Amino acid sequence: MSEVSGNAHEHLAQAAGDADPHEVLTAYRQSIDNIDAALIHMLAERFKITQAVGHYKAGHNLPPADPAREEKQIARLRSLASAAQLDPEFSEKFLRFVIDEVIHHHESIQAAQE
Ligand SMILES: O=C(O)C(=O)C[C@]1(C(=O)O)C=C[C@@H](O)C=C1
Repeated sequence: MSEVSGNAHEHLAQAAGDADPHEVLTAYRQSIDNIDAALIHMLAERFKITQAVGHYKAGHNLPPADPAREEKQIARLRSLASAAQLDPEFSEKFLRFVIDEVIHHHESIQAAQE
């Protein structure tokens, strides 16, 4: 399919009988694709920052994990999730998953320095 789109093309496609039979679903999916792209970009930025944190911690002999900080982050995100009608349990699991990956990265940075 060419990148040519817009009204003229759409009208011709419909007239030819090859219109998308599920254009509502297609529109939902376009939005999902945009949101997934935003999530990836946000995660990429988060991991760039945590990489800098990992180097800082390694350079200052700080432990990779900070459980007190994590407790505050989880409480805050659970509260934000509830207010946004998102499952707080899911939000905590998601943050835990991300933070655990960050801790592994921090450990690798420290190990490489030893
Ligand atoms: O804030 C820190 O100290 C970090 O290393 C970042 C981070 C995070 O990903 O948010 C990761 C590990 C720590 O246990 C707490 C938080």
